[in-house]
Amino acid sequence: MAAIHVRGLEKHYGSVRAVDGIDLDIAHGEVFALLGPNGAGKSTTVEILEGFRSRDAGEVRVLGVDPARPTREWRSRIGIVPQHSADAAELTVRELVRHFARYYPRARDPDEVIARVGLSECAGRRIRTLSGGQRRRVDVALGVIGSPEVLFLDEPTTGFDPEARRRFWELIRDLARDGVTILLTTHYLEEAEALADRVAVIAHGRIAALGDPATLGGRASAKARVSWDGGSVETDTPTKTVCELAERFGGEVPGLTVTRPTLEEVYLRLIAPSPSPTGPSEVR
Ligand SMILES: Nc1ncnc2c1ncn2[C@@H]1O[C@H](COP(=O)(O)OP(=O)(O)OP(=O)(O)O)[C@@H](O)[C@H]1O
Repeated sequence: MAAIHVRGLEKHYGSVRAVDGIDLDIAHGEVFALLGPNGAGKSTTVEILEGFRSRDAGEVRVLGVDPARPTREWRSRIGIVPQHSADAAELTVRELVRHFARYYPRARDPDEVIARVGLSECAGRRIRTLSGGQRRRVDVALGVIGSPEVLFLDEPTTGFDPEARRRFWELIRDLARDGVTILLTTHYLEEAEALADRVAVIAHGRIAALGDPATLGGRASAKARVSWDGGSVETDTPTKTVCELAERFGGEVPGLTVTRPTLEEVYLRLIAPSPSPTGPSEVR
């Protein structure tokens, strides 16, 4: 069975259909990213899978267990980095991470985890003295301290500087190599592209597209745009176009670029107001 199995998931708040019929299967060891605009239903979905929110309809299994009936043993196999973290302002980083380690039967070494999130130099500092990005790294440390089999990360790198984000990506890749199943939400499309085996774009509580980030929404087969100083064409044969331009210019083509649609362009098209007539699509 998949590590995460979701069928027909629904969650309503009054007349708001926050989650409106989501199906997902995430394999063991897969890194899966949920993308979507503010209010699309990502956090609601993730919190239901974590066992922190009830659902109105649908079937959910995480490591074979219904999160609506969590057991202590199941909790110890799940790691969570919530969107909003609890405050433990007066503890030091090392005290807090050690404290959390005691809750887990297979906890990792706290100092090793602190090093992995790049906080060794801050280990003796109180949480309240840390910057926003440093606090977020503490949240990530607490999410992985218990050696989870499934790790949920809700916008984990918000507030990270570029170097910290790259370091976080390395940590996620290492965890994935160790076989950890990872479900993350993010607003950074380059993060989804760098990390995820598959992404789902959620809009209005539904999956608008699901697939490999390299091919999502027909990216790989889309026409290339060849641009140069003085012109631009869309073509299926960019190499031929570049050869013709090189001949025309007698060598170097000034200002030459060849591009295909970025994940961001595809994403913006997918979440645009007019609904796609074909509905959800799996693009591999
Ligand atoms: N406790 C609640 N009570 C009422 N409405 C809620 C509640 N939680 C979420 N909602 C609504 O459900 C919808 C989905 O919210 P959710 O937080 O899941 O979106 P999201 O995709 O995670 O957004 P963001 O990117 O801003 O985090 C929104 O319209 C939100 O206002």
